[in-house]
Amino acid sequence: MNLEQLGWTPFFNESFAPYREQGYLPGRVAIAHKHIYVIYSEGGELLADITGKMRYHATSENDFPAVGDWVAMGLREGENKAIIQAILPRKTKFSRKGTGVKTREQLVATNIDTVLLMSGLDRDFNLRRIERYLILAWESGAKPAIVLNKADLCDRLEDDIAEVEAVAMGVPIIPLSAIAGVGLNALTPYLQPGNTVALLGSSGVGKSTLTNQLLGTATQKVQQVRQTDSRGRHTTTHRELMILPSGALLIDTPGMREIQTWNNQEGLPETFADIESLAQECRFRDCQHDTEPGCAIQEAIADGTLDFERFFSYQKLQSELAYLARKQDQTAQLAEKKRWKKIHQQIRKLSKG
Ligand SMILES: Nc1nc2c(ncn2[C@@H]2O[C@H](COP(=O)(O)OP(=O)(O)OP(=O)(O)O)[C@@H](O)[C@H]2O)c(=O)[nH]1
Ligand SMILES: [Zn+2]
Repeated sequence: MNLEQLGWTPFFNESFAPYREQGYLPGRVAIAHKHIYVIYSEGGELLADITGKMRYHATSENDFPAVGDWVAMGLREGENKAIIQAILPRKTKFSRKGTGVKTREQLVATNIDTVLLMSGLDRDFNLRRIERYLILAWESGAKPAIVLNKADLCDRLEDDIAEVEAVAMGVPIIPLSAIAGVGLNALTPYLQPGNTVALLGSSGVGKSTLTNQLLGTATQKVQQVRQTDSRGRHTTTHRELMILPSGALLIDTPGMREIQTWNNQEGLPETFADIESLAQECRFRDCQHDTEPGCAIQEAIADGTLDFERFFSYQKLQSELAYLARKQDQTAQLAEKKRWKKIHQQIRKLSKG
């Protein structure tokens, strides 16, 4: 992999100059989770930490690397592990705000050039939703394009397109059928080498189907990258920053999908029963399974009985669920606030009368 293939541009090259002088290397974040990172670099794929200094000075999620970020990193001697020293300035930033009174910003992905807003031309067709997605896209700084999928199911294509044109304000509109592979050529301008794209759209609009078409692996739900882990076994792992055969980079983080995907917490303990029961054996009840002594999970990873990738994925899902729970909490607080406002109004009315 060379840097251009990963999306490197003069914009990043310029801000990297002082770090190059200090002997650091550039890399791009492919997975970010709980301050452990998978980085793509000229030398291949690396696992990375951030410096203690960075952790100490961080005041919000913005101060931590996110998927898509370019970072300056130092290599740990004799190890296949890097230390992230700095995050290069972001060209674009995709974040989400919850629905609550004052939900803190959640950074989803960065340095996306094009956001493909996907809508279905079936019953899912909804102009208000397209508008909301357009707002998100514009806020991010990325250029949007509207993909109208499932054209094969639509018998009023012209009319639907005209309706979308009315809200699109000049944003390109691309009707296609992901499943049939029809109309995909119109995406070519956005799938140029080094261009970073992301798909945004509700559950069921066909993001996975289109992703698979673009990857050329129709049978897989997500791209699986084969690799050999440190113990020499083959593992398949999901990458959130993918290099498409066209040379474009596709960002697909759960964060971009979670609104619709994770609306209940019930599945997690069942899905990860092994980890849940290991956690019962940790010395501390509030063990974060990080550097605590007597952590059963770290021990299981060390002796090979628990796959690191599996734990990684568990933690990721857990933090997403926690995020949603917080958001729902805030929505509840807002409702409560409204209720009290009403009660106060009534009291005021009564006391006047
Ligand atoms: N008729 C038709 N069906 C499609 C098309 N694209 C996708 N589908 C179907 O729509 C359903 C949902 O597609 P997915 O690709 O899983 O949708 P998604 O956006 O990835 O959904 P989430 O993973 O829940 O976010 C599947 O049954 C697909 O086969 C299309 O162009 N035409
Ligand atoms: Zn533990």
